[in-house]
Amino acid sequence: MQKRSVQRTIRIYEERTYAERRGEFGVIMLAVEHLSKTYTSGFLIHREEVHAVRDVSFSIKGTEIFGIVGESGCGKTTLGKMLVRLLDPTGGRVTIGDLDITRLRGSELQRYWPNLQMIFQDPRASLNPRMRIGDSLVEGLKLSGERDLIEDTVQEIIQNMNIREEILNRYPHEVSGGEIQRIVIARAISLNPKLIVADEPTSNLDLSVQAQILTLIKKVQKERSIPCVLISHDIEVVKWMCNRIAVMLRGRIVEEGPTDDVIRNPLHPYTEELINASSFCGETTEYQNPEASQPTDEGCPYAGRCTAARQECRIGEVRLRGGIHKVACRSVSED
Ligand SMILES: Nc1ncnc2c1ncn2[C@@H]1O[C@H](COP(=O)(O)OP(=O)(O)OP(=O)(O)O)[C@@H](O)[C@H]1O
Repeated sequence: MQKRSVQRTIRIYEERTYAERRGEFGVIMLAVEHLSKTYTSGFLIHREEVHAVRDVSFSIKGTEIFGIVGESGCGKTTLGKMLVRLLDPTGGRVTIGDLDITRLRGSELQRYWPNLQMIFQDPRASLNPRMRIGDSLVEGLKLSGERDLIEDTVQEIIQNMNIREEILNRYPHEVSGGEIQRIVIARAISLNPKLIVADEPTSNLDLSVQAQILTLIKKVQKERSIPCVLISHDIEVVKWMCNRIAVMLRGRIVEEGPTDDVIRNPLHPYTEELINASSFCGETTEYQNPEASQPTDEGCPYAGRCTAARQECRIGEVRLRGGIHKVACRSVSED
């Protein structure tokens, strides 16, 4: 099975690289190279280090929504926050267009920030509870010096995003979660960002509203060709939304590729487990295997319970390899 799937992957790779050479897939907008984050807490003998993200690399074109999936605690949010510079990485870099944003400091970073928008799981926490929704919506535009454009931009956005005009005069506690998430997305889009990171944007919403919000994100991403990273534990959500996905386990990407390929034909045993758990648990249940959360520094993060693991899976670094569909697993043959 694995040999056949690798051959199929190579065929897809050859076809797509040909298409890419013809420029059908747009230019790379976001490049993430060897990104890492270690949290340090305590001091002296009580010093504790958590390697939340380890050596993560991927790139995205403007036409893409790139999904990051994995169980709770695998490092998704930490990765997302580094992409928008809400956290400084311990190592590696993030480039948008030609600009290495990990090098931006002080006022340079302040000026660039409107280009990096993050949509969080809890939309209410993103808005000032004492500010009317309409004022929150235009706040970013005012700060970014686009005062002349405010009226037109707001009108265009509320029409385009089906936002009821009357809610602009209300406070966040006076509208529904779905309406607030629309406002948060509208505010992000109004700044014409170069990157959107959406971190579980619908997990606090009802199922029917979830679909509306995801459709909205897909629509604005497509219309404006903004590269988008969608973080989710829900395989069904990423399946519907994303062109490509990366599967994270204990801070590392263990598999990456076109969404359909990865979901229909997972190469890493952890991806397979995640997909099976998702179909077993249903769409909205967050999968977490407690054993998978144990820290490990050496070898494959899945080696502890992988039935195909060999001695060499427990040592050294297991790197992602392959063409368009990549996997970090020593048990998948290379031919
Ligand atoms: N400020 C911090 N200090 C120390 N450790 C942290 C900090 N923030 C996160 N961590 C740890 O880093 C790891 C990754 O956390 P992160 O929130 O990025 O995971 P996640 O995949 O987004 O989880 P969830 O889906 O539950 O939000 C976890 O072990 C977490 O406990």
